[in-house]
Amino acid sequence: MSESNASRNDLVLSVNAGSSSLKISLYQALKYEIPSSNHEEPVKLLLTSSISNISAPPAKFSFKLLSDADTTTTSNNDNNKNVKDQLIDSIKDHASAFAHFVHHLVNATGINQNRIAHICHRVVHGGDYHEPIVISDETYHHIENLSDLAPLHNGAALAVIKSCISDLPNANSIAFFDTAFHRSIPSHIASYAIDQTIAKKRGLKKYGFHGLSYAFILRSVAKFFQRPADSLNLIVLHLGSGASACAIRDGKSLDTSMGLTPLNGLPGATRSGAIDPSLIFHYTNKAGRITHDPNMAINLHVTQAEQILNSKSGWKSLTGTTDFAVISQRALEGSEMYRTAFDLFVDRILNYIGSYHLKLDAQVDALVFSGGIGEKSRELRKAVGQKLKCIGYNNLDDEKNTRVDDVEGSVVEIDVRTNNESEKRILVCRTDEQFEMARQCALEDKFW
Ligand SMILES: Nc1ncnc2c1ncn2[C@@H]1O[C@H](COP(=O)(O)OP(=O)(O)O)[C@@H](O)[C@H]1O
Ligand SMILES: CC(=O)OP(=O)(O)O
Ligand SMILES: [Mg+2]
Repeated sequence: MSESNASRNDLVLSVNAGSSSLKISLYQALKYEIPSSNHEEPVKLLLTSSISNISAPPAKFSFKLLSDADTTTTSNNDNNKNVKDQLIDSIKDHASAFAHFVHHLVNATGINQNRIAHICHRVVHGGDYHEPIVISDETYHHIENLSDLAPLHNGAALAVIKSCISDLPNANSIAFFDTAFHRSIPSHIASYAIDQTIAKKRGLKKYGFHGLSYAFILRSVAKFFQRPADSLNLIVLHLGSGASACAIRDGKSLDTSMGLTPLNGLPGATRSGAIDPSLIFHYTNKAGRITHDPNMAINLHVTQAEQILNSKSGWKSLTGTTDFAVISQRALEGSEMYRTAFDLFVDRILNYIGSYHLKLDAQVDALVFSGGIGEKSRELRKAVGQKLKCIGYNNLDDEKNTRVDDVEGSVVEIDVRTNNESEKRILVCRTDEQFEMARQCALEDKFW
């Protein structure tokens, strides 16, 4: 590390608190590099780390320092720095996961934590906050007040923000919101058909999530097509522990499948996705029946229903595992239970592709798969891809679909090109919410 870098606060740490994982990347902001125009992007990746299975311990810790990272290290032995899937019993929640990361960062790499200028936090629900915002007492409480609308996420992000304020006091914590990308959704699409006085008073509308991911994907696909982002119409599937779909028109979110909370829409690892709302009242036979005496209802806890639908449903409830790789493998082997779960997911995904295709007047440039399942499950992509031909998408190319992992870059095309002007492409995008935050942070002069 050069002397000038050592004394500079030029590092940006990006922290992504997902429902059951913590993904962290460290970047060097290239603002002070001269000439800065030599760099295609304003940040350079130094390391990535992830802690998964936080809600189903033992948690798995991974840490990868990039070989060209310009750092001073305490050890020449890469084995001490780089860790793959190490089981860590002491990690019980997002705060202890973050503490484990910081300990490893300082002890194994020797990176001076005082060099971190900014910590970017992915905050899933921002309500009506549309811009990234520096954490203060006021913004912290705003996010806290929204925690009930993102029960698996906002609390986890706040726990990490709290650790950063106490353990890394020299760094600025900045919140980046998943909801911000969807502020363009027109009001007739974002509104629910309920009493509008109550809806306005309580902010009951579609907010939409995974927005940092959609922003990254939109920019990456624009670069791939060498077209301006605001000329693109896309249907994007972000399929991870939480799964959602988004219709993008002229580079802006037109509609998305999650709603007031990240529970609606597609099913996920432990989430039911969309259900008939009345199902809640029929889940237990202790609930009264509206056609009998409604006052007979006993032990009917709506909060308990919310917890069941968020944490005890989805793949976990259908198959016992949250790992979609296991589900697709067992489905292929012929197990009926796994086959039902797999087919159910394909069915729900098609609901959104069909309706978004119409909403975009069939003027779609590409369908994009992303998120852990979208990026890794060739079986899921194949099953969905086979249904698209009838609405004018190119054929899925089996060879390209199988070899996605062998191709470098953010975007991989998996269809058979026809060179027809009106062809609709099928793409895979390796989304990166951490990069999206670090990039926005580096480009925003007010933060520096
Ligand atoms: N090889 C694979 N095939 C199918 N699904 C996979 C594979 N690898 C990972 N996944 C799925 O990806 C999910 C994680 O996706 P990811 O987007 O990283 O989730 P999140 O950020 O929401 O925690 C896992 O729960 C797993 O089901
Ligand atoms: C919004 C959401 O569901 O996020 P994740 O998929 O990271 O849990
Ligand atoms: Mg995620």
